[in-house]
Amino acid sequence: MDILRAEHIRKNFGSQHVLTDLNFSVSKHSIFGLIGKNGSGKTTTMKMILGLIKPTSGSIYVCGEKVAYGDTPTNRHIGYLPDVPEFYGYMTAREYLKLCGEITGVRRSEIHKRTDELLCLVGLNGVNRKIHSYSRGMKQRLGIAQALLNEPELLICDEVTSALDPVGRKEILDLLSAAGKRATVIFSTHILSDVERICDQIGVLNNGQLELQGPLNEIKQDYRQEALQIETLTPDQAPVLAAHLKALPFISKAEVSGRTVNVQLNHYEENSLDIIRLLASESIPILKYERLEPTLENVFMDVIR
Ligand SMILES: Nc1ncnc2c1ncn2[C@@H]1O[C@H](COP(=O)(O)OP(=O)(O)OP(=O)(O)O)[C@@H](O)[C@H]1O
Repeated sequence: MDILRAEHIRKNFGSQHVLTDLNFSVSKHSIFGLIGKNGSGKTTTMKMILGLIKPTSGSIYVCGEKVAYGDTPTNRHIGYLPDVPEFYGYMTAREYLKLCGEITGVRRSEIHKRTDELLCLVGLNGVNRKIHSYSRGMKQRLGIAQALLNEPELLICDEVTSALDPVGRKEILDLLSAAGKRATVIFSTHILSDVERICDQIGVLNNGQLELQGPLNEIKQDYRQEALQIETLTPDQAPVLAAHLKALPFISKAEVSGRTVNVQLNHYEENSLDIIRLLASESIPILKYERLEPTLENVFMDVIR
């Protein structure tokens, strides 16, 4: 079942056409990475899902219900985590979650249970300090607890790792992976390595549309380049190897960078043994021989080019 569906979304801000024809769906239990350059319309898309911005045309459905701008019953299905969440700094995390539960109508007995469970999940259960003394990473972890308090079907995370250091980012990514077992997650970012770590589905936003979407591992395989990296023992051997490689009919490129030769070939399975034979016959010692795995960065650069 699709938790989220966007159909033919256009969004203009005055004469600026930010989204021209956005279509995508997010199926239950996936962690969907919405990626795009700065200004490609990720936050605008998130805000439209939340009913905070009106699409110029088109429709969005959350759990099968149409999102209506400004009137947001569909938000009962959604937990939202912004890039920099705001809290009442004079409260403790427990007090704050209790307040959120009361405001949103969670039963009193449930508030206590869920608060305990979520504070444990985000690693803030023993912390009795006021929120104003929290680090950014701690605030983001509290934001996740708050976003999950109403047991949402869909967790929307907009650029939530962008302002964090590597340790804080890892903590949040681990938590979002864990949150993916409770809710479907849509995660917007331009940090591609974060997407590779936790997302199973991706959509690449470019020129006002999702130009590419689907399972991350399938997309990476489709974009697989037949490429190798060979590191020679000494720098003077690299140009010698490159010259030999260029003479082979199935090598399309052999570029030298220090002691490394970056090679592009037609078919890895068919041709790799010939390269190894060449290394042996020319007596070129190597330190490393690696078939390059496709990365999301290759895919992304190819799509937005
Ligand atoms: N309320 C608004 N009024 C006018 N223009 C806007 C408004 N909100 C966004 N825009 C413009 O729409 C475009 C897309 O903005 P958006 O914030 O959705 O991009 P983004 O992909 O989230 O970018 P970033 O990665 O930098 O956060 C930008 O050019 C932005 O200036």
